[in-house]
Amino acid sequence: MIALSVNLNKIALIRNSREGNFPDVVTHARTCLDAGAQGITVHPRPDQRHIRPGDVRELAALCGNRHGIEFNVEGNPFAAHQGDYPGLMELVLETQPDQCTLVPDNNDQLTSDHGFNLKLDGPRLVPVIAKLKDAGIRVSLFMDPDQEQISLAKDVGADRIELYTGPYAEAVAKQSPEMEDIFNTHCAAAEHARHLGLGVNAGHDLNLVNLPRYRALPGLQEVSIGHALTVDAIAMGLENAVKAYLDCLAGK
Ligand SMILES: CC(=O)[C@@H](O)[C@H](O)COP(=O)(O)O
Ligand SMILES: NCC(=O)COP(=O)(O)O
Repeated sequence: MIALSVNLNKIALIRNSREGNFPDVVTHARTCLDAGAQGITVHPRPDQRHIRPGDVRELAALCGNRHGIEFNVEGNPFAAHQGDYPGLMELVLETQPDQCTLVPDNNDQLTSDHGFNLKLDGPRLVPVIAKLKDAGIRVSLFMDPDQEQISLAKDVGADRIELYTGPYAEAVAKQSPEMEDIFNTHCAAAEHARHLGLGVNAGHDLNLVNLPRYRALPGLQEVSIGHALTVDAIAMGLENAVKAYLDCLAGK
């Protein structure tokens, strides 16, 4: 089974466009879990454009009270502090999610657009990963489908990788002939990760059109999906959208 972790960034983004708490992120998380999602993902950014530290605390409490539900917090452990954002490490060590996905985003990025270069970042990630694992938190690294880099992910102590699927999604959207080559590169990267004993997650711009192919990725354990699922929820309703993604992942 491929687990669906629903990313709630975009619900928080709408909430933040007004004062107050509408829509309520925790209520939407509950709807996703009641509809069968196996996890919740958030990617708090230092500018707090969507998910805020308080959301992470409340969602940790919600997921912690649900048996078998995974809470996944994503972010850059080295991002410069902004305002009252406590930093990814402080927030994660306080809230104890099941999984922390480390992502090499700059503060000014519109969204995530590349995996780690571990030749550069590997040495400073080693103590960060060790600290998270000592706290009982599974560590996943956001990675491009590059086998040499994935070997380094194993060396620095990661438990899993999350393959960055943006270029694959873009190729599918453009109906580009490169789509199959990109998918095959992801398959080889996933096989390599599995051979090294790393778990395999994937995410970024996955949707109901590109998932039917991607779900065949060898050993795929989890996808985190936010943007497209939230857009689909506008038309279908959130419960139906979650069920549609679960069906898609199950090949129905
Ligand atoms: C790591 C990744 O692919 C995406 O995380 C992500 O969480 C999207 O972030 P935004 O919602 O801020 O674009
Ligand atoms: N880790 C990827 C993620 O959480 C969701 O990204 P997106 O579906 O919003 O692109």
